[in-house]
Amino acid sequence: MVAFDEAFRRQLRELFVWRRDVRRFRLDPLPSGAMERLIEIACLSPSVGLSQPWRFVIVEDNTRRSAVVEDFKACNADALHSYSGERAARYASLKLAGLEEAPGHLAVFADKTNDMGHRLGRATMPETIEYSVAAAICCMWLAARADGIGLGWVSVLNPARIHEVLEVPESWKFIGYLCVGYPQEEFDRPELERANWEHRRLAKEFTTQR
Ligand SMILES: Cc1cc2c(cc1C)N(C[C@H](O)[C@H](O)[C@H](O)COP(=O)(O)O)c1[nH]c(=O)[nH]c(=O)c1N2
Repeated sequence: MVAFDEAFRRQLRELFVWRRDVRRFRLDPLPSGAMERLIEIACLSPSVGLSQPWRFVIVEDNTRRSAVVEDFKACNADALHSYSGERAARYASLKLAGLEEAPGHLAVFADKTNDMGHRLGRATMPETIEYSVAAAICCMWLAARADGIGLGWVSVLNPARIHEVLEVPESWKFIGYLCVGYPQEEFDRPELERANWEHRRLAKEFTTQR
């Protein structure tokens, strides 16, 4: 049996507070094996029926990386057009990906045809496959921060284009594209909060009783 003491719990809470979505990376490379170690942690995550539906693609090829950057630019320009006035100006000033600087690129998919788990838990809720992969990304996010590594989740992308660029099976659903590297700075507040886009609210605002 492993027991966790008060000091550990305090530190764990600090880890939650200091985990950030990182878009501003230093250029130094990740140590050898760092990405693989994060993927190992992700594989310890909960998954519906123990289906482990996550599929990880470490993107190293520069042509593919550049294609992802181009797709992000196109999607981000489209997103900007959906805003107007002061909100548009504010959106334009946000940095929403560190794709060009991050030494590590990791695309994450959910394999919807995966037979592991023998469909347990997903007959009425097939979307639990995608939830499982999102849960794995969150575990990896925290583990990365504990190692001083920053992770940035990029979703301003066209999933069909990502499939094309990475040549992955049709049955894989795109869940997220992660930039991985060392953050330029550490913060205890989200970048979107510091940029005055949105602010974190208290748990009681999301909680009701029945
Ligand atoms: C599913 C999903 C998708 C995205 C994100 C997150 C998640 C969970 N986030 C990061 C998001 O903006 C960030 O988590 C919040 O602003 C809170 O900040 P911290 O993560 O606490 O730093 C994110 N950030 C960004 O700059 N570009 C993006 O495309 C996305 N996409």
